[in-house]
Amino acid sequence: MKGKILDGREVSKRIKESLKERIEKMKEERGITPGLAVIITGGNPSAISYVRSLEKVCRQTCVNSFVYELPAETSEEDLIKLINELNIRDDVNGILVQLPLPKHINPEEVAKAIKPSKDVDGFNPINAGKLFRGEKCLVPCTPKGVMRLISEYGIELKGKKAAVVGRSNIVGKPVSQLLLNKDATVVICHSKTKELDEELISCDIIVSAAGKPGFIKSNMVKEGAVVIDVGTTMVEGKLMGDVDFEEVIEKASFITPVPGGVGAMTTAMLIENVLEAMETYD
Ligand SMILES: NC(=O)C1=CN([C@@H]2O[C@H](COP(=O)(O)OP(=O)(O)OC[C@H]3O[C@@H](n4cnc5c(N)ncnc54)[C@H](OP(=O)(O)O)[C@@H]3O)[C@@H](O)[C@H]2O)C=CC1
Ligand SMILES: Nc1nc(=O)c2c([nH]1)NC[C@@H]1CN(c3ccc(C(=O)N[C@@H](CCC(=O)O)C(=O)O)cc3)C=[N+]21
Repeated sequence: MKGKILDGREVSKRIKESLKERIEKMKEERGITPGLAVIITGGNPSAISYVRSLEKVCRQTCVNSFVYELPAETSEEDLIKLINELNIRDDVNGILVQLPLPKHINPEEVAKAIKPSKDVDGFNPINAGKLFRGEKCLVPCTPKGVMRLISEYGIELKGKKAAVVGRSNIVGKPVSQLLLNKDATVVICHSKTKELDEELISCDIIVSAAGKPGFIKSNMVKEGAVVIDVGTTMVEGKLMGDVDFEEVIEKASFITPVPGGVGAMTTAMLIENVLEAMETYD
């Protein structure tokens, strides 16, 4: 089977157009413009690529963006001080802190500092807890983008067996929870998983978020499986996914490319979350 491409770029283009219309209307009728603050500490290449993408998307959708590029040496205290300032600013509706954080900064303390109603990447334990319990909340952008892409292509999840590779708080765990909410049977795999190949080959859906370029090979994929590649690792200036695309497309029924797959959805979901934060939680 030669798989069909899940075209994140195309789907996100449609979503962004409709978000732009909503934002323009908001400006006309209420004289307000959404604002997003993004904080990046240090020079992680994949995070830099994300910041560049989302500056562009903010321009496309008429959202004000405030980017704070802080040095890797920034103290936890200074970072939290900045977050506290942003928490009370009226022109900032969403706050995104880019991961990974430098080693001396505790991500849990940072997550707790973000005001839940401005927490557009669902990072705060209040939002994470609500997601876990199936309550309405701000859902992390990448997992939300994965789910939207799956639903846009009419892919049924009920009763399907899904594997998630990775268990981070920002991708692996929330995407597993969202798949479970859609009645999939979910296996969460990580670096200590024994026989990863055996787990994956039995699955109808694979979502990989390990950050290991090219490590999902066709011998790990069941004929006709849906393969979603979240990985974005910069290798020699090129963005690489976790999946060996050329090999795996021959077996999958659907597959996401990198770039042009999940990453493109993530930025669209971020703008959607800024609007949601603005309209629902303030
Ligand atoms: N497209 C997008 O929009 C986004 C892309 N990303 C990308 O997704 C990737 C993952 O991000 P993130 O979740 O933050 O990363 P983390 O580094 O926090 O998590 C990686 C996870 O992968 C697991 N893992 C690592 N190696 C293996 C292996 N060989 N076999 C099985 N599991 C493994 C780790 O297991 P363990 O827990 O045991 O260490 C860990 O749970 C990165 O490439 C990142 O850049 C991230 C966010 C958004
Ligand atoms: N709190 C937090 N949340 C994140 O979601 C998060 C993060 N930290 N840290 C870094 C990673 C990486 N990430 C990307 C998202 C979109 C693109 C993206 O838009 N990529 C485009 C192409 C970009 C290009 O071609 O340069 C695409 O895939 O089509 C890339 C990378 C989000 N991350």
